[in-house]
Amino acid sequence: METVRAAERELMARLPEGALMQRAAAGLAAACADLLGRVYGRRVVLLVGSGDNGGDALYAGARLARRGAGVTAVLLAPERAHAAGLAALRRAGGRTVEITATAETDKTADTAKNGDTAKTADTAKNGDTAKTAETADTADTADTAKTFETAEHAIRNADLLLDGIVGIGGKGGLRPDAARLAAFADSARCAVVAVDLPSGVDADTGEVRGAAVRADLTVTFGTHKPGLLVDPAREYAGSVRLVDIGLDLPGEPVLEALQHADVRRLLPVPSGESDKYRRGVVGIAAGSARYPGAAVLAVAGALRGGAGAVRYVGPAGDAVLARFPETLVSDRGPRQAGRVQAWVVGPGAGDDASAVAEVLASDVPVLVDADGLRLADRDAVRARTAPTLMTPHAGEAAALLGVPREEVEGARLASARELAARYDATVLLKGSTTLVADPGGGAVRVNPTGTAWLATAGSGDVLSGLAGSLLASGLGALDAGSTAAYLHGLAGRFAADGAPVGAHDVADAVPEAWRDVRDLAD
Ligand SMILES: NC(=O)C1=CN([C@@H]2O[C@H](COP(=O)(O)OP(=O)(O)OC[C@H]3O[C@@H](n4cnc5c(N)ncnc54)[C@H](OP(=O)(O)O)[C@@H]3O)[C@@H](O)[C@H]2O)[C@@H](O)CC1
Ligand SMILES: [K+]
Repeated sequence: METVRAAERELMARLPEGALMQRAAAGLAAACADLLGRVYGRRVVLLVGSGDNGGDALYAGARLARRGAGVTAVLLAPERAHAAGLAALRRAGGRTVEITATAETDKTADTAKNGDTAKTADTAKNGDTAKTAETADTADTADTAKTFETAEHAIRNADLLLDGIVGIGGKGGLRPDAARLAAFADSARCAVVAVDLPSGVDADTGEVRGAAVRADLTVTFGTHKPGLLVDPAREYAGSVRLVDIGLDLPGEPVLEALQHADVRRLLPVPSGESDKYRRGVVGIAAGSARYPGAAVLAVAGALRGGAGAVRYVGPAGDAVLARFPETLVSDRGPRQAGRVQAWVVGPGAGDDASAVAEVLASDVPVLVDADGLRLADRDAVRARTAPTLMTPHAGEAAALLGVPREEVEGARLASARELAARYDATVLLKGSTTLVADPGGGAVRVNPTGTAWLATAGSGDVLSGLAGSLLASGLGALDAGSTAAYLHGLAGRFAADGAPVGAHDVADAVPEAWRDVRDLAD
């Protein structure tokens, strides 16, 4: 987030003080108003931390209060809350609940309650004759419990909750008081809007360490924070709305997502001169006596990926031919199977290490998937001169990195990058947000078309065939992987259309995805 901060500093130097925050707050308030439909008479609760993220929430709250909403700000550190924002909220008629051990609680509206709380605290403290540090602590704890209770009550009755606990200035997991408010937010029945990003998620990496706010909508300022696009953070963010505050961000992005127009540009389209060899032949070394289906599905994907022909090598030739008679089936090993422009090795391969080794020794691009990942020798991958694309899911990536699966799931971006560096290969990490990372660094591609319906057996085999086919038709590993993931995700959506589907349905829908990409951009 240093680039965002630097851009903010640069812009702030040129603008009147507070202008950026006003832009942010105006966008935030507008998004809240959209969500509420009618603002007048609605109850809005702000969770306000001690930084500028809380300031955004306070100013947006003031705007909503001026339009007739009843706004309550829960101040996590009252003495450090954004002073001007707080003043604006109070001027607009908003009230506050202060989370603090000793101070009085509600400042304005709930005067009766205020008095009660103050009295309770006084009695607890004064009535104690032998007042020790411990008893004072107990009184403080009782007081804090009371203010948390008031906050929880307000949250329970809210129509909208804004999370301004921390933004890009957050460090590490949420501290206990903040975590407690995040838990209240979790049990809120109303919509939760995160300010800039859900408190508790890492803006740079998408990692979530401990408690974090789960939002229905995140209103983010200036730029999409990379972490918001990657799981697990993505799940916490809900839908994401970007408010332009005029930041001019320099340098390369950390993450990028292909759009229809990009994919259209990348798709190989045959010209008048093309024949099947010029369009590329993709070799599929996959399947085993035990798993012939993986071979059939990889071929199904490969036939829809733009290569001119698909050559199959392995023990499932009969099953492949029965389903796809256009396949060139060879009963020799990969080395003697005839020329291909790219190989896919591994889906359903069982323990056939020799096919993996032969394919890795070739001088054409290679995609390694599934069993092939386990069987591939790291030094052999690193020694390759042609591109290598590895396509693990989280469990396979964890095994290759020697860490528990949860570690990969919690740090997907870092895991994809680390694996790419270790193998000196492009890595496509499958999952609800599929990532594609090149070994040399640069922006990681995040796939925007994924759908949970794709989490079905054999779906990865189709993706491998598709990506291998794109490799054979001349795309680089990063482009082939991200284009395949894009088409595969779209195909999954078309095939599923709200109902469960099998992997073969996804393969069958790839041409529709392809046409959708080409037509829409035309
Ligand atoms: N700059 C601009 O022009 C613009 C910035 N904008 C907004 O500012 C936000 C960034 O503001 P920021 O830099 O003040 O940091 P912020 O996210 O509020 O957090 C810092 C506070 O949180 C605390 N804290 C830290 N970690 C914590 C934890 N784990 N658990 C609990 N608390 C924790 C930390 O406490 P401390 O460490 O100081 O004790 C400190 O007080 C940005 O996201 C956007 O919303 C927009 O208005 C657009 C214009
Ligand atoms: K936040």
